[in-house]
Amino acid sequence: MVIRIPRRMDGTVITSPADLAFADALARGARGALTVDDAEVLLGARGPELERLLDVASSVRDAGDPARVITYSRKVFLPITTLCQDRCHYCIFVDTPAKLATKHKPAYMSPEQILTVARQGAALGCKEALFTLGDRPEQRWPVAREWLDAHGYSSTVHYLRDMARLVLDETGLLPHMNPGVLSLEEFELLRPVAPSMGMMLETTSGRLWSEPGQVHFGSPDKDPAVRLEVLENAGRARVPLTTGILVGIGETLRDRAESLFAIRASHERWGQVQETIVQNFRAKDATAMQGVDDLGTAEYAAAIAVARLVMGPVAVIQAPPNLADAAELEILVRAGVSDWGGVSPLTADHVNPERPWPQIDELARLTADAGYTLRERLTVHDRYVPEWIDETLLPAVEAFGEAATLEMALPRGRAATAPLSSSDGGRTDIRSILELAQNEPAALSDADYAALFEARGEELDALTQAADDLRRYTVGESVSIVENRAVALDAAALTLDEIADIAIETAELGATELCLQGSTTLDPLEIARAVRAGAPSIHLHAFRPADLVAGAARHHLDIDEFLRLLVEAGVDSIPGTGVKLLDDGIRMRIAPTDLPVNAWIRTVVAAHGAGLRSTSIMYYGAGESAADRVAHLRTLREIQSQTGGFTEFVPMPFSEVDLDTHRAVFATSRLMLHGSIPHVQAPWPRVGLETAALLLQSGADDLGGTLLTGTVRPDAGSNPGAQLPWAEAKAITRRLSRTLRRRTTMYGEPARRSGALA
Ligand SMILES: O=c1nc2n(C[C@H](O)[C@H](O)[C@H](O)CO)c3cc(O)ccc3cc-2c(=O)[nH]1
Ligand SMILES: C[C@H]1O[C@@H](n2cnc3c(N)ncnc32)[C@H](O)[C@@H]1O
Ligand code: MET
Ligand code: SF4
Repeated sequence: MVIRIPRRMDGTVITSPADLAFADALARGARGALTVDDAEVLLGARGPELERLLDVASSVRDAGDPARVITYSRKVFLPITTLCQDRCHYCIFVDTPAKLATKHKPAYMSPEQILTVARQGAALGCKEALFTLGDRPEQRWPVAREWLDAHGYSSTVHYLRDMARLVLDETGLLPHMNPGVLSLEEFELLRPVAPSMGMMLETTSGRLWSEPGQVHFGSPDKDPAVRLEVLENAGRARVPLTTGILVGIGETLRDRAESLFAIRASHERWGQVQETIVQNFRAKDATAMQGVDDLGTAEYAAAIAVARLVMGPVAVIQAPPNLADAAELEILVRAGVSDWGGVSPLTADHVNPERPWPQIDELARLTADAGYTLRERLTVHDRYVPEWIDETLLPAVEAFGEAATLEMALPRGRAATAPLSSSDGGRTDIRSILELAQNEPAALSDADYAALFEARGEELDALTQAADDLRRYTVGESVSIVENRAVALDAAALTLDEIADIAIETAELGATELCLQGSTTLDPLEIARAVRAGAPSIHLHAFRPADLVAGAARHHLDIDEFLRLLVEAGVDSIPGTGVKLLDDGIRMRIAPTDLPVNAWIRTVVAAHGAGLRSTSIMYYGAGESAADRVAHLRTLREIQSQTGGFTEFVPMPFSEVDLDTHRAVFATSRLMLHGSIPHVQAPWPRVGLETAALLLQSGADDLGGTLLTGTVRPDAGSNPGAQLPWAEAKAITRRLSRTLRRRTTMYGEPARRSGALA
């Protein structure tokens, strides 16, 4: 690398003392001779100086890997306990026993719950089982101690070891564990069941730990001296360790620099650091840190770049791709990232539940846009295999073969090879059906699901409990909601101008989505263009399959061509409504003007093919049988397996039904759609807020839209007058000890931070 005489962007030579200190620091960084003082200076870089820092970090990174590969691990997240003896002020993962009780949540995930998630992950091509848990909860909470005693375990770490072995034996997934502080003996105990482990050093700041009011005050496992010793223990036990810093929790730039140097020093002694994570703090509601700003992009990029310069060209520097916005990933790559860590196609990031994982192909595209190639890796990095792997574990690691063939490799366990098959029919005992569902919720027979739809009394309680657990361990504890306005096009004769005004007002109110449905004499293409002209960035969720068929006919186009024009005109996704149950007999009886079932299916498949994702629904309480419901859900699963286009499933009552019917429908749907349609929505305008709250405890995880009314043609609302104020939604989720999360139509996080570098 060429070190230039430091000049400003305009070419003038830099001469001020601060400029010179920066230029010197950068020059030492480029040749691997950074001091702690230098690192501190560079961490403060902004504007043109930051640009230069990123350039140097990029070239250091590329020197270590001319092939320009960025890796990730496909994983499932297993939060085996959320009890913890610590109380970090930024953490939303942790529960107290009282909170557990309001959520009806067990102290520890059961072996069946763990296996259910692991098996489904294996079937989706995951190769890592990430066990992330609270630190030694038994030292603080009697409920944890009692649970362990009752199950014959002397400590959480012993339970962790058995569960890791279970997952390994049954699914072939490789355990990576993140249980906090571990002694040398504990590392040795876990070594035969996990090829890699992890613990974030987070920070060496003693002040954050010892001063009342700081984030780590009252958390014994966050004493920097204790944490540094964990890095040493991993080295002594020869365990490949993922560690890193947590940035933006009140530490100074000096602390940040010293933390990185501490990681390097330990790695120089043992060689155990397989990966250094630079994780940005994300403020969480209902924590002491909720008012604190998330880390700015520039400060974050500088931290990554300095980590790259401290750790050197061949080190693996990880930034979690879900903690930045898609538009920011390129800057992180420029800063020297070489790994995206674990990404899950099935489970939420339970530590940052408001931040969904990117789709893996989306991540591949963004990585390619930044000039790098995305490649899958195992939880343990290649350079530690075979030397650092316990010999009893080596066959499991080597079963995946060479890294180059990883995308094709499947875990060797049963789940990956056996397709989800129907179990024997004919069971009527709900308990034994649920026992089976504990293992493979999506693999029951039609007769079993039909029986679940009819469950009542204690059996229904057990069913909703199973659905609630499954919801928790896949999509997590947050309840999502989209800020939107919904307009019924057939309820009010609107002009194109009025539609444009509605779009403008909806965007001004801060909503991210405008939903339009119902038959109309207007041209859908013109409607879409009017919305786009008024509100260029609002998500337009519009036109049911029936409206699409009518629109195509009006233009004498086939459906595919019409959909293409519609996308061009600005439609982003469609409501998968205008159907009750996918059965023509039922349709003829209750909704003869709905599209014939085949036409509905063909149109939805075509829309998904055109890139328009959709919701999916089912009406119940329409005189249908339990078998009719099962058939409907099977059809949705089948469509989903072809297109992947459904974002969510919304069961809707057709008539007044009792609470038990609501609960059974939601809970059975959650089980039956497991691994297919991730989100189940409680339609509060139809069932009321009280029932919606109950359904959120029966498998649902989403509240749909806020349905703002607005002042332009308020009479045109799909449910006039029925808006859900944020505070009210919040009150419901608080009562359930869950958090409310604002989402986009596609279940992403709405943009908040500006991506500016300055
Ligand atoms: O899903 C997550 N994975 C986390 N991981 C897993 C990581 O993304 C990778 O899956 C593993 O490091 C595999 O190498 C961690 C692993 C550690 O060892 C230490 C800390 C973390 C932190 C997270 C996290 O916050 N969320
Ligand atoms: C799993 C890891 O996630 C980190 N962690 C915990 N809470 C947050 C938060 N609010 N934002 C970012 N990272 C967090 C901790 O450092 C832990 O080790
Ligand atoms: N409790 C552990 C730690 O803080 C594991 C991750 S936090 C959910 O290190
Ligand atoms: S961050 Fe880890 S140690 Fe801290 S409270 Fe959360 S679970 Fe416990």
